[in-house]
Amino acid sequence: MPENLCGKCGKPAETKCSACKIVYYCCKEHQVEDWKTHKNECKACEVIQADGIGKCLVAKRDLQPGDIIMCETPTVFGPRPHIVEEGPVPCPGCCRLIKAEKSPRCEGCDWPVCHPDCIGLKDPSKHGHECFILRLRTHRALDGLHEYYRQDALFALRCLLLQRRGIKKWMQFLQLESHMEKRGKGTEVYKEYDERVVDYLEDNFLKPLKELEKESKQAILPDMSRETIHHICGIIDVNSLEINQSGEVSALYPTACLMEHNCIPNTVHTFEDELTNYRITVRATLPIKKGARITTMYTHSLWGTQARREHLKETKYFSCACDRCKDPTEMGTYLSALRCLGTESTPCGGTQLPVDPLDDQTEWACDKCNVKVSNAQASYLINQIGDDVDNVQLNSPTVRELDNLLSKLLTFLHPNHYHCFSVKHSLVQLFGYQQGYLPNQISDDQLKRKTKMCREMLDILGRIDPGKSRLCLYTGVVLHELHLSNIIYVKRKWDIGIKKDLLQLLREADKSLIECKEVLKYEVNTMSGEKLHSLIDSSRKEFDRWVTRNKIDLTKDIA
Ligand SMILES: C[S@@+](CC[C@H](N)C(=O)[O-])C[C@H]1O[C@@H](n2cnc3c(N)ncnc32)[C@H](O)[C@@H]1O
Repeated sequence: MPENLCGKCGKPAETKCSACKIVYYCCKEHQVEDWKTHKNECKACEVIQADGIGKCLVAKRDLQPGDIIMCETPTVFGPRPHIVEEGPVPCPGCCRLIKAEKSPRCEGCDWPVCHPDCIGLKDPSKHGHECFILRLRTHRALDGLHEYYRQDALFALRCLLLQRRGIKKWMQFLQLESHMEKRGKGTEVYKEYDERVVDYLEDNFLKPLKELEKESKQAILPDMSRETIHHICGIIDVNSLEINQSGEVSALYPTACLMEHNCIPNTVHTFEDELTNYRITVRATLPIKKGARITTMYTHSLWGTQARREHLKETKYFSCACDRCKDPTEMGTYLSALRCLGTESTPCGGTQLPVDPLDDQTEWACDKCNVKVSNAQASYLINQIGDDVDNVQLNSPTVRELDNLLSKLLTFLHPNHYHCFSVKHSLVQLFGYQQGYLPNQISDDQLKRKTKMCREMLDILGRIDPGKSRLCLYTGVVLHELHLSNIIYVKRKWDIGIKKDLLQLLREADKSLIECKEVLKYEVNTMSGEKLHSLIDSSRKEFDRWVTRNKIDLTKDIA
């Protein structure tokens, strides 16, 4: 093996730069001295301007899965700005959910908080900065708290206050895309924000602030115009990332916000907790060639093309034309495909696919007969079925209810359609758990069916999320269920002395647990991730114990 040489003095070196993992140094001093030169080549990405997209990021060197592309803290973060009409609201100090009516109040501004000593109340990057403005409204509300303390306006106010944290930060923030050209005066979204956020902030806090400025002859907040607040709301909608940990947080990052969307993204991002102010780390999940775009996913990976494209158009104001959107079969998954009902009473057995998925009014055509369906008909059917699926899924369905629903769906949809996928994903989580289907009750055929569904779902997941960027939890759950299904079957057969074909299943059970751990390696700060990790750990212990007790060597044939 060739020896690694120090990037500064050329002598043998053992420690490499932790960011690029390419250049070696013989000592810390040489690394520090070389930083001025190295920092430009060390960076994994740079910002470019692309036609039809605006600012986006490209790789500055070849990147491998796992390589860190960036690591940064947000310019601003705060309670997620969604309308809360009842139920819990985020504490402005820590964003943990609280019941406004029963909560103590901030001693500065009287907003409902989790605890008067919540650390974020005085922190200048959290509530500490906005409290002085919120206290300008003098009267106290005892009921109607959701209207009085509007959580959805708080993040916009926090962004407005960025101008007090330095002109550079403020100007950099204003550079973010807001799509005001598509959400200006006269649009629904303008009207909604005008009433809910702009009027609210102006009437309650900014007018008194202007009075204060007049009295003190001091400009406290140079720009508090209505246009600027609308611009801020646009920036939040287009760029903010949601963090689901102990609270409901939204954050805006200077560089990570510039990643463009792709329905098959090549990165994964993880957030640290509130102690590091939610620092984000973006890693490559697929090999990325130098000069290639660095992408993320703004919408739901398990929706079909029309649903994803509509969502992106409505919320992010662009029409996606990525490889997955262009392909009528969605990388061979048939996630949006319909069953052709034919012209006669018997279906032809073919599949209806959109002729041009990038055309919002595309016709759908059968791949076997010449029946065509209009887009309006196809959308109507998919939406109706979507409502049926939601109705069943929201009411804790039983195996039988899901099975009935699935049979109905299969009359109209391809078995891989995303509505079928969602039902199957729930079904595999009931087989083995629900009364009547417990491990000692479930039949061999039902187990085989569960295993088959898991394998088919993993095939789909692998095609639409090859980097395991977005569907880690979905994939983790299916892998774990595949493991359980195999192991229940194997133990059952083993106990009655039937050992034929069991090795294959045991190997699959072992492999799926290993893969499951790998898939979930970045799911560490989320509640569902932690829960699944602990389930996998106990399944691993149980599996290893059983294999050892029965003296099975997975690398050899079973005697
Ligand atoms: C989070 S911002 C990304 C940064 C933005 N491009 C800029 O110049 O500030 C999201 C916006 O970028 C553009 N964008 C991102 N991905 C795109 C894509 N795949 N195709 C077209 N536009 C895209 C859209 O205008 C979208 O609303």
